[in-house]
Amino acid sequence: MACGGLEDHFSGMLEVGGFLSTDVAELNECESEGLEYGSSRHDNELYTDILSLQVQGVSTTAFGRLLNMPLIAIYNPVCGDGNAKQFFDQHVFPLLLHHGKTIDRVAATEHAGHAGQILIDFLEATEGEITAVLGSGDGTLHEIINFLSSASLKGPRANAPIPRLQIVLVPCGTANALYSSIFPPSVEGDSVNCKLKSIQSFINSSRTIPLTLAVATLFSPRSGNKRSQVAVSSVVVSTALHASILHDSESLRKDIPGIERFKIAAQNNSTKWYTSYVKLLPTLGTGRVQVYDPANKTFVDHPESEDHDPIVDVDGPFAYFLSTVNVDRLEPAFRITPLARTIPPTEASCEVVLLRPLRDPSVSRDNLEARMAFVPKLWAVLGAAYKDGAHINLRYDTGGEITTGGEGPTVVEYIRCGGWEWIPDDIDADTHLLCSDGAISHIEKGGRVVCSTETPMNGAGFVVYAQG
Ligand SMILES: Nc1ncnc2c1ncn2[C@@H]1O[C@H](COP(=O)(O)OP(=O)(O)OP(=O)(O)O)[C@@H](O)[C@H]1O
Repeated sequence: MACGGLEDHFSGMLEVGGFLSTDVAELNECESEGLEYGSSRHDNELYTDILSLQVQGVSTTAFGRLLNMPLIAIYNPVCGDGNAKQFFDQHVFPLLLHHGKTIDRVAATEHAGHAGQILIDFLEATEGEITAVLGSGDGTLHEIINFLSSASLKGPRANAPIPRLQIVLVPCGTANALYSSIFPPSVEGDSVNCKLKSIQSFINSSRTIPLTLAVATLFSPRSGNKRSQVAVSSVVVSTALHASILHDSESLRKDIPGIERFKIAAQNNSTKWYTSYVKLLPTLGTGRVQVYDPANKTFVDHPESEDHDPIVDVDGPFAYFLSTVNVDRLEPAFRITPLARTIPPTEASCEVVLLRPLRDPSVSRDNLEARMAFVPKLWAVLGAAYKDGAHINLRYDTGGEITTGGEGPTVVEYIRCGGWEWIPDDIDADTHLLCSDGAISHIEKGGRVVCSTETPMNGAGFVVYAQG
């Protein structure tokens, strides 16, 4: 082991409140002086010690624990194929230990919604920012973000804002959209190491990226007196087909734990069109809604987003309506919003993919025959998304056939904007489903959803370890 005898040297250290002290006396002295451990003169002494170790050519990894922030490991034992515990025991814990990372608390979630409470309890028992190694899929992360976004702390941290949470993702879920967007799958590397890339970044103190949050507010009809409901997402907010798929696939989870269940649910919903009215909202920085122009492979201002009126009105029906933040894919190979990676946004914004069948030159009205005829085109679009996001360049020819060239209308509209509003038609029940990172909400009859994006900065929000 690189750090050799150093491991033994520090084995007698004391763990207190997530910080490691060289001995009890030092901590007591620190407290009696009213100093915060890890600050003021103690920092200088620690750095001096570390520097002298570096001069001696000794790895400082173990000593680095002295400066580390509190570390918790949480895994969801039932996510994905149910192997999170085994993966942590066999790979995650040994790797962290090998690199001198001390885990202050290990917790397995015991029920849905538990992960957020585990983190709140840990925050209340520690100081400063914390790091969480999270073994789950996107759903557990979603629960954490929503729980922490509305929680308040007790104890010494009472009345203090929830500090920024540093997250080390370990992809143990079914789709792992966020992880596979940050660490796209590669042909090289065995599957174990592919799942440990965020851990490696954490060990190497590599780059972290702040998560943009999509805040979807579900409004009741104006006549009602109910409070609006809020869902915060870090991956996807959708309606139409994607929301129907997620809604239906949950009932298939037990029998089909893998991503096959999404394909079956997609088949079952393939002839549905969703009648709704949409407003696309500009980003703060550009003041405009932008649309992807495949001819020039760039974003341009949407022709209907103008200085005096930047909001774009869009009529349905929609076959597909999906927006993402932070990700270019929803499964390792399903690159539904590829431009999030190839033309990264420079400010808080969402990537929206619209499929409106009435753009097809061969479709003039919405009836069952037209819906049946459109199904192969829907599959062509979703199939192209699995081919490295090729759907964004598809066009219709004059007869409505889908082509990869020409100058006809684009099959999908790929939008970059600050947010959107979805106002479903009252009589269309399927149009009232909203998916937020896989969690399904129901929009009330007469209600609507407004989705906006923000990237919390300055010590707030959520950051994830990414490639260096
Ligand atoms: N101990 C538990 N028992 C039952 N359900 C749990 C438990 N812990 C967490 N959950 C629930 O498991 C659900 C699925 O978890 P998660 O979304 O992380 O994995 P996944 O669905 O397999 O992956 P992905 O979201 O990437 O497709 C979450 O919605 C969470 O509420």
